[in-house]
Amino acid sequence: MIRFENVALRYDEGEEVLRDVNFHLLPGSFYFLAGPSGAGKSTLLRLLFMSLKPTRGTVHLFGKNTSNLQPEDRAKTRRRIGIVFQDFRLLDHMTTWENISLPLRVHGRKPHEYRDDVTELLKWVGLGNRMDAYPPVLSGGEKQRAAIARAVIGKPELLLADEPTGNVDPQMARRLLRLFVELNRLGTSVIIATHDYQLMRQFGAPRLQLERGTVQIVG
Ligand SMILES: Nc1ncnc2c1ncn2[C@@H]1O[C@H](COP(=O)(O)OP(=O)(O)OP(=O)(O)O)[C@@H](O)[C@H]1O
Repeated sequence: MIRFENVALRYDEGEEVLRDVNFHLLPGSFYFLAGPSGAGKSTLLRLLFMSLKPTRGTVHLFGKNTSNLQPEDRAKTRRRIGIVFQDFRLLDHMTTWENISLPLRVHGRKPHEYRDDVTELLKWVGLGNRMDAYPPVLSGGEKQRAAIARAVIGKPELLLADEPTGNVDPQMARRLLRLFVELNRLGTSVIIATHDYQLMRQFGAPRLQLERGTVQIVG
């Protein structure tokens, strides 16, 4: 499913942020991605989402070397991934409801097929009264919940989330984590970058621990 082989990454002329990263994740796995601020968690997620290419080594995703994918295949592969960016990246000219339904539209689904699912999910993440609001008027926590809903609505094969609970209270964080656990139960592989060791302990999943540029699997 995911295989990192001797991966290194440097930005421009800087030092290597990641080096000698080697790990292999099976389909259906659930991992936290942990490490101090600046350790390279977002960088590792960017490699998986193919917004960066490794400086050395190879990243294999769904059985393919991501560095060799042509733009069209890269776009197709990305459609198999749900992602929650740290800065949310909602489309400001679309309502919350439209933002969340976008992945389904991209997959060619018709509104009557997904209308109820989108509404139900929005209610579940506490945005039932914000469905017609545009992202610029949402609070940080509301944007984060909308970004999570957009990432999970299409039941992707792989879910990547960068600090998905950083802007919500602990109770909502647990509720959102339960959403990821449920998605995982239905077959999605999940990787969640977080600083929140309490949440990691509560959910007890193994973690990819980033330290000094390299990854250890813990637990
Ligand atoms: N676009 C970039 N250009 C140059 N350096 C970058 C860039 N993005 C990140 N870095 C550097 O790479 C290192 C790893 O950053 P990254 O954002 O991956 O860490 P992180 O573990 O996600 O941090 P945080 O927990 O604070 O979000 C940091 O030293 C950062 O300054």
